[in-house]
Amino acid sequence: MAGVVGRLARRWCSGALSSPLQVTRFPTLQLHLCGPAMTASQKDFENAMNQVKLLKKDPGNEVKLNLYALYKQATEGPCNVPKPGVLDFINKAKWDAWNALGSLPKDNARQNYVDLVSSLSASSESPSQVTPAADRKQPGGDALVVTSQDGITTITLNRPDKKNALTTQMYHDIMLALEAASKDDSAITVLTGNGDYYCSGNDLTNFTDVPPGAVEEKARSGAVLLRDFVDCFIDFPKPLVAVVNGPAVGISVTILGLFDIVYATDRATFHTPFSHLGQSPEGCSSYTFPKIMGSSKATEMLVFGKKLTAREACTQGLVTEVFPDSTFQKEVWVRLKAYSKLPPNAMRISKQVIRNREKEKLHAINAEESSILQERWLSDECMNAIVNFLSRKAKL
Ligand SMILES: CCCCCC/C=C/C(=O)SCCNC(=O)CCNC(=O)[C@H](O)C(C)(C)COP(=O)(O)OP(=O)(O)OC[C@H]1O[C@@H](n2cnc3c(N)ncnc32)[C@H](O)[C@@H]1OP(=O)(O)O
Repeated sequence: MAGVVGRLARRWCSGALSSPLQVTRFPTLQLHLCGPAMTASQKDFENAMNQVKLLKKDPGNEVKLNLYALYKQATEGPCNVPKPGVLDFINKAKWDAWNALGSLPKDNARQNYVDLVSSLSASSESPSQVTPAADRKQPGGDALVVTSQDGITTITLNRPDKKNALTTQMYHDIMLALEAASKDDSAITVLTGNGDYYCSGNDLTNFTDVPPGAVEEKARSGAVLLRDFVDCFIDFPKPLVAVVNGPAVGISVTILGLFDIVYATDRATFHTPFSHLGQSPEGCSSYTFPKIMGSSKATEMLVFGKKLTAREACTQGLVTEVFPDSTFQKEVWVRLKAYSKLPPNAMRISKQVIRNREKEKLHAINAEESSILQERWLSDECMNAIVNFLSRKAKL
């Protein structure tokens, strides 16, 4: 649904639609406009355009017209196209909205757009959509949304209709996003998911469409990608926080052992069904899980595929804190915003002190796990499990 709303909003808000901005209908916006004169930067504007993609609720036609008009005014200036005919309802509504902005300067339109998006996000339930404003090029389209605000860079998995399963492209994009986040001026980096799931793990179709004779090569390149991907988490220099907004499966669970903080909604579950899939643990979980929860609890998860509730995962140390789903987003983002104001260099250095003495070991474990998985992917057990999932005979 969010994806649909996002797409809809994007079409209306950046393509080419509105009625005049009714500031009285948007108290937050009104507040901003009455405050000291501000002008949003191009970066803020681009952030806001990205934030629109994450809106969960359709804001309604009037708001979408406002967004459209402000977008056009901000990018092209006053309405400069002929008025559509009276029967061309949609385009006429869009034209009216844009035209109603008169000679509003581009800078003001840009600021109003940013403020309107901010007020829409603030009224939505998810502060992951309240706080951020995306500012990075996203090579894989909208499947990954990277936002940065208030000292927090947020990487959002955005394939809610596929439970945020990770495509090959997404692995690459997450690596790029982490690389950029490690160098940006944010203090904290967050990974979260859009929709009801945090992440359903590896997209099982990553293993399909392999031409005959290329299976070995696919397994080899998959193992290289896996290794590189996990290495980025091992080496990530800043505090890394998982905001687990729903169930998590497979690799999205195993890499949690490499995060510094894991906050979870009480709706989340943690499932690593590797044996069911004919596969074996990755993400350094063969090392981090026994260390975190002890060997027999780790074995229940990694070998027998026991699914943990959020509370169980918290008791066992995999999750830092569990929040009621109804207040999850609010509580977590308030907390993170406060943490993000701490001195960034001190946080970075403290993290390095904790992580550095383990790094070498983690890299070696990652290499070993990846190579074992390479073999597992070629096994009948694994191939059968994937075929079963894709033919809908099996679901976790
Ligand atoms: C470079 C490679 C590195 C690989 C590293 C190794 C990683 C290993 C792992 O991550 S193992 C874990 C793999 N994940 C799974 O096995 C999960 C499979 N999915 C499910 O069992 C279920 O979909 C579910 C329990 C997650 C959710 O069930 P339900 O609520 O009933 O929803 P749907 O099944 O209808 O799902 C909706 C939609 O999403 C598609 N989908 C969900 N998960 C995946 C997935 N992992 N891969 C591909 N597609 C997935 C599902 O097919 C539906 O699509 P559709 O609407 O039918 O088109």
